[in-house]
Amino acid sequence: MAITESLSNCSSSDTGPVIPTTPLVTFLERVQEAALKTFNETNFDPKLYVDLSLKLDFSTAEKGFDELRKSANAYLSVEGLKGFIEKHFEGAGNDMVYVQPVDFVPEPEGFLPKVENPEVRAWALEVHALWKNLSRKVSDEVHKRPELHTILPLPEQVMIPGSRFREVYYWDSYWVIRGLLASKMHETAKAIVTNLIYLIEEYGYVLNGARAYYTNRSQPPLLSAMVHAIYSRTGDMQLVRKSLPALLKEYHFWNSGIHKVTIQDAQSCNHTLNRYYAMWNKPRPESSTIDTKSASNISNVSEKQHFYREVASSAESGWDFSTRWMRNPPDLTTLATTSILPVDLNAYILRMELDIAFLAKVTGDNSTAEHFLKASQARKEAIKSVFWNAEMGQWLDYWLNDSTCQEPQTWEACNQNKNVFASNFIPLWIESFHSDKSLVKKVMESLQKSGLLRAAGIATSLTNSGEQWDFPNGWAPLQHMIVEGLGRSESKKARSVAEDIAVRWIRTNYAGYKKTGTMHEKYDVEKCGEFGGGGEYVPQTGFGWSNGVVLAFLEEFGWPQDRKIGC
Ligand SMILES: OC[C@H]1O[C@H](O[C@H]2O[C@H](CO)[C@@H](O)[C@H](O)[C@H]2O)[C@H](O)[C@@H](O)[C@@H]1O
Repeated sequence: MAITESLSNCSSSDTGPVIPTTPLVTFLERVQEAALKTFNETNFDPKLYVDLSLKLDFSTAEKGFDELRKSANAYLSVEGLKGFIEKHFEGAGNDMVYVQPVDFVPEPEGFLPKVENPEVRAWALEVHALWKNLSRKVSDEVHKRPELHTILPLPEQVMIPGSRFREVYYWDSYWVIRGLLASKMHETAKAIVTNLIYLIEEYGYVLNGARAYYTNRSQPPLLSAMVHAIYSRTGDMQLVRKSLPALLKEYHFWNSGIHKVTIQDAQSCNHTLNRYYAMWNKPRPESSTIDTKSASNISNVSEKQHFYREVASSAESGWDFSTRWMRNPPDLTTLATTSILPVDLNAYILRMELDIAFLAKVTGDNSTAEHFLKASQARKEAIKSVFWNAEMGQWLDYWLNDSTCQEPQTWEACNQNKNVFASNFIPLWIESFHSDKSLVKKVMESLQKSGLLRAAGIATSLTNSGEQWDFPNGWAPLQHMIVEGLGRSESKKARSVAEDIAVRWIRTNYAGYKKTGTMHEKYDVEKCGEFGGGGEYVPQTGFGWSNGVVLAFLEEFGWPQDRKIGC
């Protein structure tokens, strides 16, 4: 893998690295395209087709497809294509099989001791029971013949987010683990970490998700936080020892090559920070038909490739998609994620440095601990110099200068993105910041005035763009990190604001569950009990991180007997 060591994306042409995909994925994209044209469905989901497994072998299926196209003179009939798919493929999802989690019991001992209200307790037990629905293991068929599948052969049992997300996702796993810890399912939580370590050993980083089409990018890096959370509950030294080499490898991935950028501040001091940068410049296979359409008005080949890279890099950020990444919102073709130094990514990497320092120290490796402590101090300074905006009381994403390929770039105040996003408050989650009482006061007051705090939680942004990582959607991970940051500070006021947000979030999740019988991937923070929408796929249910955050909030704040739960 050649990852260039420069700001390779300082113009609209594309020169960055590409990790090739498999012939099976490319073939399934062709089937996806044919299905869109032939089935003409309103709710067409392109991902379904790249999740299919082959029944026999690749060349027989490819030959069959070419013959079908030839005989139909390229215009396939609905019956013809349906017949072909039935003949050559297993249904999507057959590559993962249900498995009862080894440590699931209907009511774990010591479960949510602070939840006194019987109605909330009964619901929490139902949410806890959802782990059984989301629990899977990779089927034996995949281990025997991995070349027939796009699912990757993970060694341990997994938790999937749910619905169309039939595979493991990286950052989702952090909140799944937080929920599993509240559910006392420590073994399942460790199995998830083991799978992510496996991905690092195989690919050098944790993939966006455990599918062959996700090998060209990562997602918000939270493995160290997962290990830290499990260790804090279980004291499992074996897990720490096993994780450390993988965490060092992952740290190197984020801190070298295309992900790394140097900025010189107003005092001529150099700071190293990081950005999202996918190693891909074609349509995302899971959304190939959508990306192809979005790029249809871009005629220049290199500009098209550049657009596709920005799309994939936005997916790496976990915020796919948002006005946050657009030069000219809400025009999706102006996505420019690789030209942004994101506040949240750098907060996660600061957390990684602190976690590695902590974990190395508990294993007795003092020199690694020292090294990472130093790195964390440098990053804290960098975050302050580049992102902090004292006037707004927020940390702001930083736009890289496109006009120059020179490094280091010189910091300019006008390059801070002054738009309000929930990510502007994520550094609060990190101890280095929430331990500073006066800083917390300032940031909390800014949050209260920001317009993000709504009846049913924290909005993702203030712009209603129709994209899913924008207003009025609220996402469980964003609620959790901001609430936890405020809640861990020494300020009584901040802790009460944290509890207030958590209560609103729990209420909307509860009301939504009672109304629809399910947990949702995202919620509408304007209306208690309503799920969110927008974006390129229909709203999903299940749902891993939402369940995890509700359980973690209930564990932290409890629910008194006499507090009303409805909206
Ligand atoms: O299929 C489109 C995109 O779907 C994923 O993104 C969304 O779901 C993920 C799983 O819950 C979540 O981690 C991500 O934040 C969501 O935006 C996937 O991660 C994308 O790569 C994919 O293109």
